Amino acid sequence: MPDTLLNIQDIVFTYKNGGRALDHVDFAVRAGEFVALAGRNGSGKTTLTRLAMSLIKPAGGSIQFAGNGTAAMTPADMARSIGYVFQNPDRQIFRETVLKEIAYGPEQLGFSPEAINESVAWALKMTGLTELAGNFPRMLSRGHKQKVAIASAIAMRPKMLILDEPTSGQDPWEAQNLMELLTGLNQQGITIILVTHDMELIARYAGRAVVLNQGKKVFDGTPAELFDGSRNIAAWGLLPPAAVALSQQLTGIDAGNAAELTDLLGAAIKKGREQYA
Ligand SMILES: Nc1ncnc2c1ncn2[C@@H]1O[C@H](COP(=O)(O)OP(=O)(O)OP(=O)(O)O)[C@@H](O)[C@H]1O
Repeated sequence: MPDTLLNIQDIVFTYKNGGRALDHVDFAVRAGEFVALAGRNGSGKTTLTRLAMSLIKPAGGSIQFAGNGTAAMTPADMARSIGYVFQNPDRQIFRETVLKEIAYGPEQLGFSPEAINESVAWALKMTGLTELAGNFPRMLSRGHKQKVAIASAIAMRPKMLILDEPTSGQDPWEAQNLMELLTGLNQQGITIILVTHDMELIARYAGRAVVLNQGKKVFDGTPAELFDGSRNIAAWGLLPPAAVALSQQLTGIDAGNAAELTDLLGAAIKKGREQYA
C-alpha cells in the first residue's frame, strides 16, 4: 500500500507480569483514514496505540511510520508525526493558560516563534478555543479540557491523531461536538485513530472499524459490515447500535446509524401518508 501511513506488522507484545497482550497483530492505516479501534476491556487497544507511539517496544514484529522503521525511535520522535490524546485530559495539561499549553509542543519541537504563533492560532481556531486562550486550563469543563488536549496535539502539525476514548465522561452534546471536531480535522487531512467502546460513534463517524479480541485482530472492515448482522459481535463484547438493531427488525429499512434511521423512517412515513392521502 503506497499511501500507508502507519504499518504495524505481525506485532507480539507481552507485559512483564501478564499474558500476551497482542498476538501477531497486523494493522495498517492509510493516509486520510478515520479508523475506529474497538474491542472489550483488556483486548489490547491501548497497548497497540502505545506501541505506535514508541512508548513501549514490541517483542516481535515491526512498525513503520510513513515508510520508516520506528524501532529506534523515542516517544519524542514519534510526537512529531502522531499526536496522542489520553482518555483523561488532566494527564497532559500542565501550563497556566490555554495558549501556553498549546504552544508547549511546538516549542519543544523547535518551531520558530512565527511558526509557533501560526500553529497555536490555527489550533485554537480549529478547536473553537480562541476566546478561552487566556484561561487557566485546569478550571475548564471536561469537554473543553479534551479540546485543549486535541489543540495541543494538532499544534505540532502531526499527520495522525490517536485518541483513547476521548468521549468518555462527556455528555452527549459534548461528545457529538468532539466528534464533529475530529471529522473536521480528518477533512483537513489528519488521519484519525479513535479508540472507543461507543458503537454509535463508530457507526456514525468512522470510515473503517478494526476490532481486537484477546490480543488478536478479529475484524477489519466498514462499520456497515461490522453491524450487518452476519457476525457474532457479541462474542467480542460488542453490541450493534440501537438504531441498527431496530432497522434490522424493520422490513425495507436498512440504516447504518441513528441519523440514517431517522431519514429513512421519515421518508417511509411521508410516502405512507402520500399513498393514503
Ligand atoms: N501495565 C500493564 N501491566 C501488565 N498487564 C497489562 C498492563 N497494561 C495492560 N495490561 C494487560 O494487557 C492486556 C491488554 O490491555 P490494554 O490496556 O491494551 O487493553 P484495552 O483494550 O485498551 O482495554 P481498555 O478498554 O480497558 O482500556 C490486558 O490483559 C491487560 O490486563
